[in-house]
Amino acid sequence: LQQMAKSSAPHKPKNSAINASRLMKYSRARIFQRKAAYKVKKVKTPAKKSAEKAAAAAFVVKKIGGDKNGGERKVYKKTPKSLPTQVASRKVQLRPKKTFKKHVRRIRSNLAPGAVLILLAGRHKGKRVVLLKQLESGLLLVTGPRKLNGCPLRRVSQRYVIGTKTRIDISKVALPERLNDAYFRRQRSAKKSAASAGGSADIFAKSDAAYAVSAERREDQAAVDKALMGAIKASGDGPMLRSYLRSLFSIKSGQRPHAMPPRRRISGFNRRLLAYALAALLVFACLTVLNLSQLPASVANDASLVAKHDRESHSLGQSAHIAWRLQSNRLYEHRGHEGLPDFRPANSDQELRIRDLLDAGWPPAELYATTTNSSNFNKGFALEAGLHDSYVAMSSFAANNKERRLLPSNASQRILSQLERLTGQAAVSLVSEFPAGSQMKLLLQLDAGTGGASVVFKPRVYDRDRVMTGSVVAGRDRDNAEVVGYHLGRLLGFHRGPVASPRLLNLTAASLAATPRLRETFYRRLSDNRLCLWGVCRYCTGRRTGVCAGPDEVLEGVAVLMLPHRLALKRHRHPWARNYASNDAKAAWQLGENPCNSQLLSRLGPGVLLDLIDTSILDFLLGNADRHEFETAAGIGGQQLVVTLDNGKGLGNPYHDELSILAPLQQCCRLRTSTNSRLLALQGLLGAATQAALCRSGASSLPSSGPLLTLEHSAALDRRLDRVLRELDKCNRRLGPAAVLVSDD
Ligand SMILES: Nc1ncnc2c1ncn2[C@@H]1O[C@H](COP(=O)(O)OP(=O)(O)OP(=O)(O)O)[C@@H](O)[C@H]1O
Ligand SMILES: [Mn+2]
Repeated sequence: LQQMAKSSAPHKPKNSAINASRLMKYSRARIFQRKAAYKVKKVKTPAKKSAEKAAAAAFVVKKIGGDKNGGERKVYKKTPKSLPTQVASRKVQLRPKKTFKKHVRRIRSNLAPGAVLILLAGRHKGKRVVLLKQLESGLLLVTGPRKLNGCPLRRVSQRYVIGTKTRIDISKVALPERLNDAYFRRQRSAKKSAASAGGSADIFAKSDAAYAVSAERREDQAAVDKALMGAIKASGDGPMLRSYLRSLFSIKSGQRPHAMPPRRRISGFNRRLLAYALAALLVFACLTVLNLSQLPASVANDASLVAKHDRESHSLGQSAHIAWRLQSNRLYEHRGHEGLPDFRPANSDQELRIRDLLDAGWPPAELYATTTNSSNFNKGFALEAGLHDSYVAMSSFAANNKERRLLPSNASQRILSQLERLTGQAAVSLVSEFPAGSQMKLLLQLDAGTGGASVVFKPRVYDRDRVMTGSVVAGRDRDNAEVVGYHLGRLLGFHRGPVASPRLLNLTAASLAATPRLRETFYRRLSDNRLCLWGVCRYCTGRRTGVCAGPDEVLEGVAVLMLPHRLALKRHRHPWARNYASNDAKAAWQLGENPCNSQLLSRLGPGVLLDLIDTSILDFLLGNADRHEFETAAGIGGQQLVVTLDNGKGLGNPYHDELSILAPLQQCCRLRTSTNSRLLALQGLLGAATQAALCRSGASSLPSSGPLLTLEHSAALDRRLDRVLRELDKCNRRLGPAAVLVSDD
């Protein structure tokens, strides 16, 4: 029994792996010892090969004639000179061979029979031809028709054509059966075929027969041309189509092939083109009347016909392509407007008050007009010619005016909206580093059509709900603070900041349009292969400081319109600047000094001090404690007005109100009456009114990263406005309102 139990005990392996690795506890040599394998006798297996067989393989026996020759002889086989070193592997065919014959022939969807194509290669390039059908080989069968532009029945690869939208109904055009690939195969010359056939061709013979069109081709061409001309006539647009097919396709400088389909709007270019066309037709008509018509047909037809027929949807040329890719309105379409729902005021009373506040001249019905609908959105996008020029003129006019604004108070909402759209959406032609300041910015040169406008682009670095803690100037710039600052400034009636709009930047296209120095800072993030850049600036120190585009290669941020050079900005140290040397160190104004009557301020005049107090209110509302310097624009008679550039450090912490920002108001106790009345009017609805203003400009619903002004920041605006009014009350009680409030003129 014991014996049985022993034999049924499970076999325990002698070797095992070290903690689940593939490394074994004992080596092979050690196991050889432990198994006592050396005791096992090796058994030699006998060779199975039969001697007979081996011998047979070694020689052959041949019969030998003659009596004394032994009758037969063993002829040993020669051993080969070299032996194979490897067993020849059999080739495995994994999938059936795909011969050209078996290739799938695909055709671009817009290349239907009857379509008018533009040939891009070959002897007939530039001509417009009619597509008849696709042949077995995949090549397209086209013809001019020959009668119109000299292009005969021909085969062409679809790679070398642009399809237009123009179609001719060719269902009644019967094509001869024999029009197949063999028909068009190149004919070998008689000389060559004779030589290759091994015949006794005379190699010195001169008879290199010139190519002659065969009779059958003539016949077919005539038949197809006749039928096709009939189809053109039957289309009801005969004369136009005929001269269209006769004319050559061409692109003039400044004309973008991709912009040819006028999508939903007539671009400035197409409008100009139509004007030229009308002028050309007029001249043509006059000449005809005067019987002086020597003009070639193409002059008159080209412009008008291009406008009517060429709806080419293919882009050519890289620079044009870049401009197209950068056109943000397309990016918005691409993103599908997944932004915010529109702002709705809490009650009708609030709504009425907001409406009163927003600038006059704005149709109330449009106040909350939906901006999420793309067709609405594109409506009126066409930039007014000279918009930017008038902006430059208006701003310098306004600065010279006693109004002390960057745009006159009567500037229409329409112009402002267009400027906002231009800033946020006009196509970009060049992307370069921005020389001033310390944070990463890009200078985007806008399309020439905008009259030389350029914008400063600040990328989005943080999520919208990020709360900045620590120092009051902690963190990098917030792009949304620029947009909110611009609208808030307008609501408060200042309008001394440049127009700012949210903007989407396609980084792939931007890298192509970037200056070499900037381009060097583009890279792909290793973790997710996103396209990023770190830019050129004081704080730009490599990938650590880079910003990355989203999965669609689009970088979000804000565009701030560059102020015109004509404003001749001057930079001054801010009298209420903080001490940046250390967190605790206090500046002189925090230690009892009062800068209200400082030398700088008395030199710049009383207007500048009042501007700075206005600005401090704006900054307190936004929570921007970083106004270390300020800029002034030259106004009338050497007067300066303060410009509010750089609100980037606003919207940091919605739960903290940094009262020290209000120091100019607290210490000087002065305020413009206009600002005072605006503040009173906005009490209790500043957050809502700012949301409405953002909404009205379409700014709040565009980027997909969430609202530009979060609910927390919106609430902070109202809370802080109350605080400003309380501080003002203190001044009034101390000095009396007559001493505090300063009339505007
Ligand atoms: N829209 C604009 N129009 C004209 N000049 C501008 C504009 N934006 C910026 N600048 C110029 O560039 C300078 C730097 O811009 P900005 O203050 O926004 O950069 P920053 O990196 O925040 O600088 P800092 O670190 O000093 O705060 C401005 O002081 C101004 O002179
Ligand atoms: Mn800054």
